[in-house]
Amino acid sequence: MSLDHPTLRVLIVDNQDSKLALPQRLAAQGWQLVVQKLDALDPSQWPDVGIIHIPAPNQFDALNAVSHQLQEGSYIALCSKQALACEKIQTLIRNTFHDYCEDTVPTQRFAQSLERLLSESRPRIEQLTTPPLILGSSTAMTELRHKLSIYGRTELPVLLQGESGTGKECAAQWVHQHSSRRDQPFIALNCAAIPDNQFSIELFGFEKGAFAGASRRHQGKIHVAEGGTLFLDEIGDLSQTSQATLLRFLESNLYTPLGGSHEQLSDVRIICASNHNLDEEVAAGNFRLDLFHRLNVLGLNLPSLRTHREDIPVLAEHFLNQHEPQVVLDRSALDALMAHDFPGNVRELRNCLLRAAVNNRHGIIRDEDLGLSPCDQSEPATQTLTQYRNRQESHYIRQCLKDCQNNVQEAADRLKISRSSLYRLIEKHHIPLP
Ligand SMILES: Nc1ncnc2c1ncn2[C@@H]1O[C@H](COP(=O)(O)OP(=O)(O)OP(=O)(O)O)[C@@H](O)[C@H]1O
Repeated sequence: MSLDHPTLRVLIVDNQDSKLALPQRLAAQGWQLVVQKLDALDPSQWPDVGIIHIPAPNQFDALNAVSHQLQEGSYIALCSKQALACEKIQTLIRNTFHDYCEDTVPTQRFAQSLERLLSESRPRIEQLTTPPLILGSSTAMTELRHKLSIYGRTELPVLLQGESGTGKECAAQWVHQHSSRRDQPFIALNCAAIPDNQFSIELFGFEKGAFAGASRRHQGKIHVAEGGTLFLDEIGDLSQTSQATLLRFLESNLYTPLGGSHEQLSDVRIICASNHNLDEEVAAGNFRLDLFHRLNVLGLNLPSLRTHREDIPVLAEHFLNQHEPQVVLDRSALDALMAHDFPGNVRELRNCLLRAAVNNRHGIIRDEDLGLSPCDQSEPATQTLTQYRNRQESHYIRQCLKDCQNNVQEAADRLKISRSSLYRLIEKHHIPLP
């Protein structure tokens, strides 16, 4: 199994000198660990996710005492059989933990649970520890890297625009990694995935007791990103109310968690991205002009892949090496890739190759293995660009849903968009779901 985030730091709370030797075994798999004892916890050192060992029912009081400090849903309980049989511990696990394992299961199972925890963390929280890759030797990519590195040296807000899959999130990570904040958190928040009434809670957090059901304090993304970079993805999908909330915060850098009594001053750098054209959204009255100006201090448009096709071979080689190193492309496949328009850009290229590689039995990918629609290469150009892109988008989403047996969540994960965005696209293209 490949771990997508092998260098992410994981807290291990283990109150015994564990016979499980869990830390050593996970460290051997590439996880970076912070090991602490339950009776000597130092929350200032905590990463976003963790495993807490509950070796016996008598750990309940100690665990209960610290449970309010745990970020909801970010921990896995590793329990003995006796601990799991205890009703109070069961309730605590249900209310506080993301998952649990018996402490007799093999290390691989923990790693799987950890991986699930990371991929399901809501919304995505990523503490970067490896530099992002922006490959390509075309003039467009060379200039992009150059500009992003310069932007990294400033503290100004950056607005990244471009079609889906062009690498906006990679670009944001690049800016962060080239800034003085590189050792601080990079926190990504997908604005399209947040219901309108949740936006200020996601940004600012809430105090214990702020509303019915707020049984513990929840830190907002601004707090979690303190000292680092907050990446607001799909900013064009924010409602008018959420736009006003964001603008108010940007004007003062002050915020108050819901139910809190004190304003807090934040130190985060904001990078935003949108795959809608925000100029058009402003003109159409959907996006506030004042917010647009505040975000668009350093603006950059990421080029679509069809405008730098010369990078396709190197990108293709990279994705195959990374995921299926034993599989190669033959000439016909490379020609087909070079002729394809990639409305889903680099993401589409990567997914198309991985799909072809996984389904491949001979170690060689040919053009017919790529599943690119044949009309791409020979049709006379009679459509508008928008019609053409829409057709490609529709085709690709249908293909992806088919590959995922119509499992919308799985397809959204593959496409790297939120479930709600995928449902919107399904509706837009009238794609029938069983
Ligand atoms: N120049 C590049 N070199 C290597 N990988 C790239 C490049 N551009 C994009 N990618 C890869 O393509 C995928 C999509 O990139 P990313 O998520 O940054 O796109 P995006 O523009 O933010 O998409 P969306 O608008 O849908 O959120 C990622 O796996 C990313 O690593």
